[in-house]
Order: sequence, then structure tokens, then C-alpha cells
Amino acid sequence: MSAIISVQNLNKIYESGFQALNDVSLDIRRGEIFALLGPNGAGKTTMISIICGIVNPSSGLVTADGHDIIDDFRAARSKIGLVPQELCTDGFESVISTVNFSRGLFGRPPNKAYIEKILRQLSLWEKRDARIMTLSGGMKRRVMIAKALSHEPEILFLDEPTAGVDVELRRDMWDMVRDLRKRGVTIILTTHYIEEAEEMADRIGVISRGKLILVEEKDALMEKLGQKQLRLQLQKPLLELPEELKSYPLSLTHNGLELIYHFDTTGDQTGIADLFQRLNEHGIDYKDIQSKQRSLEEIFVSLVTERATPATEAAE
Ligand SMILES: Nc1ncnc2c1ncn2[C@@H]1O[C@H](COP(=O)(O)OP(=O)(O)OP(=O)(O)O)[C@@H](O)[C@H]1O
Repeated sequence: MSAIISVQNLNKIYESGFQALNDVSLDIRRGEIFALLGPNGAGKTTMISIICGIVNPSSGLVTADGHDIIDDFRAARSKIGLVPQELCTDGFESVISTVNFSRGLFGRPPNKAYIEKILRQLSLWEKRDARIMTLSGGMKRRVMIAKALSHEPEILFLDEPTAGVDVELRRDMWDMVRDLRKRGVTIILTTHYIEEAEEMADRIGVISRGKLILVEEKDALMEKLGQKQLRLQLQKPLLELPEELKSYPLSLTHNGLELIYHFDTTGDQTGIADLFQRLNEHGIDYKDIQSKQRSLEEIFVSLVTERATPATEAAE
């Protein structure tokens, strides 16, 4: 699949001397949903802001649909819709006039039918004449999306699209994002809700301290890093693991009532049969067994914490 956004060796050093992006290279494929994950301050917004022409890069090359974001700024920017983290609209304006105005900013001629379509899709049509200040937080967020889509962009950036919204609206937004993707829009989202990435993304990128540390298909990532856990509820509490079992990937919960065995489904053998045999030999009885896949959240936390080891810090 061809790249709709190409980022090559991107660096950003702010005036303060702080390096927010460190040699980031990334291709976003046409038509995909790409989730950019990273802890606070990792550089996600900086990267989006550079691609959208809001922040200047210190070095590197970025193109959007083949247009250089600096030399060919207008053409590049016209391909992109941005829903920023903060709600920024004029509260006194009506929904429809603010969305029409956004379209005009991109030099697009008015298109009543298109604007009606997006307002309907976002359940804003009934509210089209309402002043934005009178809308709920969730509705205001929808207005931000309508503004970002007003000029018919092929690429949509969603910076923390569901921060602070309720569960119902979050589900609605997920449906809407999938729907946009079906119609060929490429979507790049940043999120702190790993569940959101797990639910929606085709690919995941993880950024930590300005470096892109991983880019993977979500399913492959889940498969590769998604170790499974086997949890055994014991009949009687166990004070300590028997010596022979200490070398096994086993842990015991505080109350001694649960044994957790970590295993890798991609390996030739899981070792479960052997484990059961050993438990039997040691007279450790269990009354229930559950198996659980490691979630993307757990994978993400371990990736980012591995990066934050003292050795890494010392190197920076
Ligand atoms: N204008 C600026 N001048 C100096 N430093 C900045 C500026 N803007 C951002 N930074 C710093 O760059 C780093 C990356 O910030 P950025 O907003 O890109 O992170 P983020 O990954 O989007 O974080 P969050 O998840 O909190 O939104 C942070 O340490 C931030 O303090």
C-alpha cells in the first residue's frame, strides 16, 4: 500500500534547547487507522503539529500526499484535517457558520450538500443554528470534527479524540472513525486510552522521549508481545513457591491463593503440561483455572518502562 504521509529523519529542538523529536521516520499508509501512543510529553503533539504546519521542524522531510509540508504548504495542508486536543471555537458562532467558515479558510467553494452530510453524520444537523457555547462538551467536540472535515480532507488527525468524553460518545466516535476509514479517509490518532487503539487501529506506533521505538501491525503486536497468563485458584493458600518451581515463570499473589503462570503462545511448547505435572508432584491442588491474553495496555506499559531504564536515561 502506498504512503500518504512520509516522515523522514524528523527532528525538533525547541528554542529552549529541548529535543522533542529525535530522528523520527514513519510512513502512514493510505486508508489505514494509525494509532500513535506514548506517555505524556513523548512528542506526539509536536509531530502532528509539524505535519500540519503549525510547528516548524528543525530538520527532516515530511510529505502529505506527495506534497512537501514546507515548500508546498498549501497543497499539503489542504489534504489534512486536524482535530486538536483543545476545543477552540468561537462560542458565539452557530455550528453551521463556523463549519462553513472553516471550509472557506481552505479556499473551497461552498458545498451545502456536503456540509449537511457531515453535520448529519455527526448528529449535529438539528443543532446547526445553535450557538456553540450552548452545546454540551461532547457536542462541541463533534463540532471540532465537523470543522476538520469541512474541506474534504483525505487525512484526518485526531489528537486525543475522546479525552474526557463519556463512554457512549466514545463508542459513537469510534463508529464514526471507522465509517470515515471505510470512505477512504486515512486516520492518525493519538490516545492515552490504549483500549481505543486496541479497538480501532490497524497499526500502532509507540513514541517515547521523542523517539519512535516501535511500529507494528496491531494484530502482529498483540500476537508477538501478547503473552498469555494462566491463573490457577488454589485450594489452600501457598506460603512460598517450592524450590523446584522458583525457576518457572510463575508468581504467587499476596494472599497465596492464586498462582500466575506466564507463557508464550508463539513458542513450540507452552510448558503447561509440565507445570501441571510439577504441581501434582508437590501436592498443590487448584479449584479453578483461567487463561488471559496480555492486553495492549500491559504491552505498552512494559515497552515504555523498559525504555525508561537508567541505562537509557544516561544515554540521553
Ligand atoms: N513550545 C515549546 N517549547 C519548549 N518545549 C516544548 C514546547 N512544546 C512542547 N514542548 C515539550 O516537548 C515535549 C513533547 O511535547 P508534546 O506536546 O509533543 O508531547 P505529547 O506526546 O503530545 O504529550 P501529551 O500526551 O501530554 O499531549 C514535552 O516535554 C513538552 O514540554
